[in-house]
Amino acid sequence: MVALSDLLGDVVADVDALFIFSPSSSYYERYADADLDIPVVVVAPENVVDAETYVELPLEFDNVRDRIRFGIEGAMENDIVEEGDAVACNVSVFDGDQDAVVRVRVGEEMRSGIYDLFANSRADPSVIRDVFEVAIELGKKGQKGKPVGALFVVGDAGKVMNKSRPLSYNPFEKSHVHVGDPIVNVMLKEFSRLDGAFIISDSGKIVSAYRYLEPAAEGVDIPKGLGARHMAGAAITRDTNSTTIVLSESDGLVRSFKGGKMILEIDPEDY
Ligand SMILES: Nc1ncnc2c1ncn2[C@@H]1O[C@H](COP(=O)(O)OP(=O)(O)OP(=O)(O)O)[C@@H](O)[C@H]1O
Ligand SMILES: [Mn+2]
Repeated sequence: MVALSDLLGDVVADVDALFIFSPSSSYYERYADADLDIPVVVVAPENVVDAETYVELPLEFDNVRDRIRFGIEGAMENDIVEEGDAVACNVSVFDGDQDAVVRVRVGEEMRSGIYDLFANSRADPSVIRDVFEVAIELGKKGQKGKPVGALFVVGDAGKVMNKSRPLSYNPFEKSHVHVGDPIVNVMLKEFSRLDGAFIISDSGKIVSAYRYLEPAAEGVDIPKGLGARHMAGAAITRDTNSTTIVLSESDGLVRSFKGGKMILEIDPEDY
């Protein structure tokens, strides 16, 4: 007779780390007290269990795959795991307690830049996520089937406004609309046909559309072949504390810039 736990034990055999996603204190303590010879990494929005090894989850990803990917990328960024490691991820798929274990092999290709984008930006992580999702959706569908480009500048809006000028009247003048609202997302997509950048505050308020960015471009190092939209999108993040999310009309990729550098480049179709 073979016990079921022997068979399923393969999932956690010889792993280099155990990741527990958003555990309760009592749940975590059982593992912390077990004296395992591998790190027990807690991945959660807050370190409420006082875990020794902790990766911050800036938002609750409903999608388990995204949650796991994010946790692993964060652990890579913090040198907790490295390429080639096998990790066991203990997650809750349905509401409530941990109900699944997923075995994952850590690979360099998992370092997408998304962790850096969410965790180390000045703007609220949920604002970054909402803008990112608009860019991804626009990239997937385009505007009425045609490829479209867009430039979103998120955070440090006052300073960004000082480093830019209007190309046309601002449809968001005096309005108090925020990203994440489904109607607003439709508006953002509609206005993306027109020139210039969207300026969004740390808290997600849409400050302006149609802004022409005029940052100083020196010291900006972006991949060759990218044009004016990407150059302006990169340079503004060096001049201000903003993060930009740029959808390219010509190659369809979504890129993000911070501190004058590209931190993310993804194909919307893969997301
Ligand atoms: N400084 C700027 N501020 C805001 N928007 C800009 C700026 N420069 C260019 N754009 C916008 O980017 C659009 C495309 O310009 P361009 O083709 O040079 O950029 P690109 O980086 O090659 O982007 P894409 O890959 O989408 O073609 C312009 O029509 C304009 O709307
Ligand atoms: Mn171009």
